[in-house]
Amino acid sequence: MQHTPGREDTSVPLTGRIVESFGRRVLVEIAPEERLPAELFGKRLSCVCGDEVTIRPAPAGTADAARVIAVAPRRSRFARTDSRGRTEVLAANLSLLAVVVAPEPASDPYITDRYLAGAALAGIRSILIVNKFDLDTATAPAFQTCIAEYRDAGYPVMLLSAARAQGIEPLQAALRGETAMLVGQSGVGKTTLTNLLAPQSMRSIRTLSPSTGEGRHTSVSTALFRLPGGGELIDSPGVRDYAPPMIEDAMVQVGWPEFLTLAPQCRFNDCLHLREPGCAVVAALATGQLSARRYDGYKRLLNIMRGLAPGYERRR
Ligand SMILES: Nc1nc2c(ncn2[C@@H]2O[C@H](COP(=O)(O)OP(=O)(O)OP(=O)(O)O)[C@@H](O)[C@H]2O)c(=O)[nH]1
Ligand SMILES: [Zn+2]
Repeated sequence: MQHTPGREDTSVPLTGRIVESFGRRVLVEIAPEERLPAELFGKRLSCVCGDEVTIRPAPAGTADAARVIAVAPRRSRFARTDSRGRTEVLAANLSLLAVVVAPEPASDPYITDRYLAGAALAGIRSILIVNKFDLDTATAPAFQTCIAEYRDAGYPVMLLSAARAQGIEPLQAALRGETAMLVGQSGVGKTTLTNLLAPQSMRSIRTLSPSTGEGRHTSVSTALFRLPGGGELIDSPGVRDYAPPMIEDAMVQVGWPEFLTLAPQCRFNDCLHLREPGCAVVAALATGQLSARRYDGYKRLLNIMRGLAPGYERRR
């Protein structure tokens, strides 16, 4: 789009909140119930859902869109590593990450591990939402064991059924006053849950969720909704995989709170809990105090991070 300084300088900048982002097109909330479509101004500017921004409205009588001209410093930044190994910010200013899993379609616990780790590394608290508790498959022992392991690790776990609106109150209480994002694999019920918690979200979800070939609705954008009880909820599209941005080996355990409580008892204070002698984590694994599946998730993330590190192959 062409930049015409003279015209723009006459319009008064406004501050607002990004409530929906779709590539370089965004929706900015400038007042309660007042949302303005806008485009990012300049190639270097980037913003995501949850960002606080300054916009310049389009001059009256033109077909131009409003432009985002500045982004405020972020209190938190939740990001992922994309398929090319680059960091992509998914949402800004989150205080809580809610990872949604369900018995069907079966959630991959290794992805859940990485979401929880990604939140911890970004300084964001997290909870696990187990949706579709109404299904018979929710009582399968393997599924129950997997969920119990997260509770044992120290994560708050909430069992509910979005479709039947059952078990919602504890989640509503947990979301009060927070800026929370729902993440999880496609089909676990994030949109159903968003519609239940933020009833006014219905319309925009429908317009931005075109039917796929299979005739199913899949959210394609990340969007922020106000909760009636106070608080904000961000619904994000389902994903096939998730990995946090690259970090050093020693940081990976930040995503495993159950390891962090034992780490001070390891012989070496830089223990990575692999083959070091006197490792308290490995000892707790041997007695069954820690989950072997969670430990496997830790080693997998360590390997993913090593794969992302520049020059890793050469260093070995
Ligand atoms: N049985 C049962 N089905 C549910 C529940 N919650 C959601 N569903 C169903 O699960 C399917 C997927 O729900 P969505 O809310 O679209 O899932 P999503 O996580 O938003 O999916 P994406 O948009 O692809 O990321 C729909 O057919 C829902 O009706 C639940 O609590 N119980
Ligand atoms: Zn150790």
